Amino acid sequence: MIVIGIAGGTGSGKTTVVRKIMEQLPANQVSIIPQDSYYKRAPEGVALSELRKMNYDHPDAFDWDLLEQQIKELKEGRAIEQPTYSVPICDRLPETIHVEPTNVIIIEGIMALYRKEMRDMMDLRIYVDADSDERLIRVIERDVVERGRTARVVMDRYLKVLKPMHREFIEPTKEFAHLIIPQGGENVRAVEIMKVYIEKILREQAKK
Ligand SMILES: Nc1ncnc2c1ncn2[C@@H]1O[C@H](COP(=O)(O)OP(=O)(O)O)[C@@H](O)[C@H]1O
Ligand SMILES: Nc1ccn([C@@H]2O[C@H](COP(=O)(O)O)[C@@H](O)[C@H]2O)c(=O)n1
Repeated sequence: MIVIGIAGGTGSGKTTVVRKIMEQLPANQVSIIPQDSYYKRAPEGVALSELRKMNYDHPDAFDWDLLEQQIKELKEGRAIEQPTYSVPICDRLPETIHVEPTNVIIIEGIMALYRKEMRDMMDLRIYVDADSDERLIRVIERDVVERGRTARVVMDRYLKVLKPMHREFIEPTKEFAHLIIPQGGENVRAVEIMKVYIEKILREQAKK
């Protein structure tokens, strides 16, 4: 089994990289752990308008215990019930996703490389890089189209929360990466290199 961590700022292209890697490998060999699924539950009785103002780019926003526990379970060969999270309602959903242990586990999220406990469980650590102005443009497009926010709200939130949190908690994790991928999802060569690396490890493990 190989555990890969893929970090990077919001809008950098992490999800796209994961999708492209999955397209290159047999589906039943890869399981994905999206860090977004491990946001904490919303505090009870708080209105949606207030929930939307909360800081989701701080380490305290995540349920690290559950995330790390479930990675350990998969590594030890046990299936998990992965939580699901809805960004529009800023809360965990009642449904879970049954995830079987596979040969390749990919943990993807803004703070995938933040905690040493998680980094130590990874065989390969990747940071997807993109200019902050390009990330901002992509986040505006996504949040307006998919999350029903106005461009003004997205820009204010970017300046007040996302940008300082990125500088403090996300960008510094680049130093823990074995590989830094510029131009995220469009970097065909990087995805190809990762595919070759993953296949090599899987072949070596199969021989043991
Ligand atoms: N290198 C790139 N050039 C142009 N657009 C990109 C690139 N990488 C990703 N995108 C687009 O940017 C948006 C955000 O990408 P996504 O992979 O969802 O980022 P993340 O998961 O890091 O938030 C998507 O619409 C995606 O198609
Ligand atoms: N309720 C929430 C939870 C998270 N976000 C934003 O999502 C971003 C992380 O996801 P990516 O797929 O873009 O890496 C993060 O920047 C959060 O601000 C949100 O808006 N609302």
